[in-house]
Amino acid sequence: MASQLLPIRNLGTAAIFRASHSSSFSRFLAQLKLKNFPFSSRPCRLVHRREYTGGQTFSPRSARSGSKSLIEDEAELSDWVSDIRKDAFHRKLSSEDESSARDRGTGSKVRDRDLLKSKGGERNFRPAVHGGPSSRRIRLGQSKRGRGDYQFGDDVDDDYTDDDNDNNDVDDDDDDEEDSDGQSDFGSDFFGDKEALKDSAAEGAGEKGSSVFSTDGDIVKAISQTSTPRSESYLSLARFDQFPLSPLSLKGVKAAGYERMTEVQEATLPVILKGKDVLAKARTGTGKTVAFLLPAIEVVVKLPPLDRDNKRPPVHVLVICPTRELADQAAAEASKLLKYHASIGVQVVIGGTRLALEQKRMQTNPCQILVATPGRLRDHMENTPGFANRLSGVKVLVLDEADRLLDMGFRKDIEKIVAELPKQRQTLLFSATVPDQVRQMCYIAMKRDSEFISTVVEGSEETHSQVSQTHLIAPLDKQFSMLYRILIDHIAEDVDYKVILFCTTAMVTKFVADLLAELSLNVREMHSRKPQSYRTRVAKEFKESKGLILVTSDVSARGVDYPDVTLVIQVGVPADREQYIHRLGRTGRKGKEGKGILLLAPWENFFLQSIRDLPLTNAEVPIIDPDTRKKVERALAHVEMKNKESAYQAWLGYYKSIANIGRDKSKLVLFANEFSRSMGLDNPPAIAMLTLRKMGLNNVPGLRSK
Ligand SMILES: Nc1ncnc2c1ncn2[C@@H]1O[C@H](COP(=O)(O)OP(=O)(O)OP(=O)(O)O)[C@@H](O)[C@H]1O
Repeated sequence: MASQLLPIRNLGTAAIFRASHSSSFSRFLAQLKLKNFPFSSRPCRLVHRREYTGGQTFSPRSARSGSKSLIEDEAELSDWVSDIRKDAFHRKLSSEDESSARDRGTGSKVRDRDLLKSKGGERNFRPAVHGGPSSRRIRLGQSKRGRGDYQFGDDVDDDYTDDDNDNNDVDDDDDDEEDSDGQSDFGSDFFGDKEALKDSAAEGAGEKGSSVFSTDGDIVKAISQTSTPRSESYLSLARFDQFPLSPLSLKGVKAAGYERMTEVQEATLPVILKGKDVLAKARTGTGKTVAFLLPAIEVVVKLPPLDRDNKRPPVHVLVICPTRELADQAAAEASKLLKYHASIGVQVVIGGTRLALEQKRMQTNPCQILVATPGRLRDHMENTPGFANRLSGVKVLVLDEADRLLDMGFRKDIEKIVAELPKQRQTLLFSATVPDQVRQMCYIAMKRDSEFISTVVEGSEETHSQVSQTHLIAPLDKQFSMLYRILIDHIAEDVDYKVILFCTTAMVTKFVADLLAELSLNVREMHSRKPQSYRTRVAKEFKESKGLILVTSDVSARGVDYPDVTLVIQVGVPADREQYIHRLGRTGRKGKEGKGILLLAPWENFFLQSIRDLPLTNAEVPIIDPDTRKKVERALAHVEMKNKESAYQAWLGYYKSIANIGRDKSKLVLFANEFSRSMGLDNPPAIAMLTLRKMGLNNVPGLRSK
């Protein structure tokens, strides 16, 4: 019984037992997969906290040698992290956690509540028990070599700068910050705690909504006893007004229409308000933006107001986002929350707009909160007088879509930016996905006692259960007809349809959008080759409308909050598992239902292995009648030749970067020519010799050069 209710605690107990009886602790750690942290491997709802306060001394090799490679550091870091874990586990589990594991072993709600009481009185819940009903929290001790000691290196290759995965064309934008994909140079419900909180709130907190939070102490809050309707399960029981937020922020929150918090907001707010560095993971569309903006605004509120005579006032909060749309969206969310904070300003700096305009705007309307994409931010750091100085006032750094920003494509930019920021700051990293390798990088940018907070319990799916996921395997020559059929069927099913169709590259996106427009579907296209003004307009239109299909590259994969998307289709293998999850996350937001279809060629089905833990089923195979086939063929014939040529070249570049496909060049070319035929081109388009050389595909039989 107890083990069913408290798997993590029991794992902790097991850890102590086995640790103290094993001659090889590190082997034991490996068995427990401590690289992934020792959480239950099955879904459960509970709050978990591990403290890693190991006072390890991590020899700052980089401090001795100056600039060095991050890759080199990863190996060093991984040794260090496992050392910390070993030590921290040994010490912590054999003290605090061991006893609490035993105490909680009864699984009794009353017992849990008693435990809470003993830790701070009935109202005084420790953050450890707070973190949201299904969140878990780890405090990560860092070595003596903290954030500030780290020397960022230049050895990471990030030549590839195209989020759309097209690698052969030169983007005409001055800023490619969102255009990288890092692929290559191309191209039991644990009601114990929750109930205890509710009960205690009822007993102790008295009136609903009264805040008992103090950032100084360990008191967190009282939970009101509203029931959670199922359709709003993304919301927690907590309300914003139960937290010590400034009255103007609370007014802003209310005006934005938010009353109850989402789980990630509830879990992170008290920790961030305490000034801790936080790495937070929560599913897509669950309100992470507000989760980092609100406490960041509170930091600004507590600082002295801007000196009006200062022409270059400090930026206090710097939010970095991987795409322009996302930066715009975060700034818009900040503006909503700042509605009543007349003295706090927010501005956005993104590529695709004139640098001079942004410079002027920042001068005439100084802001304390700046939202930026990495490339443009660096541009300002290098070319805007006094800008670097303004950044010396940064108190809070936020990396939205942190794993993306710390991934190869952006890492170098982020390293350079972070190196210019004050070491005394709070760092917040948020994402729906945090792969292990990236998680280790995150710690480097954060302080010693940072916390990892996840509302996605280990062993549970990273995607939403209310989104049905299917896959369809079909040869390329059938895919466009199938795609058309799927769309037609979906439109017939739902007049309020709103579809996002992801393609592998910008040029393939363009081609598919052209094709679907030829088929008289109501499509819009979105990718990095479109001017920013167009992108902004289409994003707005798609946000506000229904009955539309957005054909897009990965510029729309992360973060963008289009409400009520009914279907997400992904054609071709996604860049990685994370990208699949983020793309799918454009539907099923805020607890809504949605559908996802992944359309792959037979030779792409290796990808299914990387998402085997997600609940994908076989999609119903659409029936392609001769009329549909003919219609699609006719439409294909109308698509401009140059668009097909560009799509072919981009396709080749993208798949060259997918290891499973690109490593066998002759197969790659066979598949590319299959793609060419699927576009109606029996004779594959010729590619410039220089481009072929750049792709490492010169002299490969089956390719035509010009
Ligand atoms: N407390 C709240 N109550 C109701 N709606 C909320 C609340 N907080 C945020 N939202 C809304 O939820 C939606 C999703 O939020 P947001 O875009 O921040 O999600 P996210 O977790 O960052 O998603 P992604 O992982 O895709 O970036 C937005 O429309 C936002 O306005």
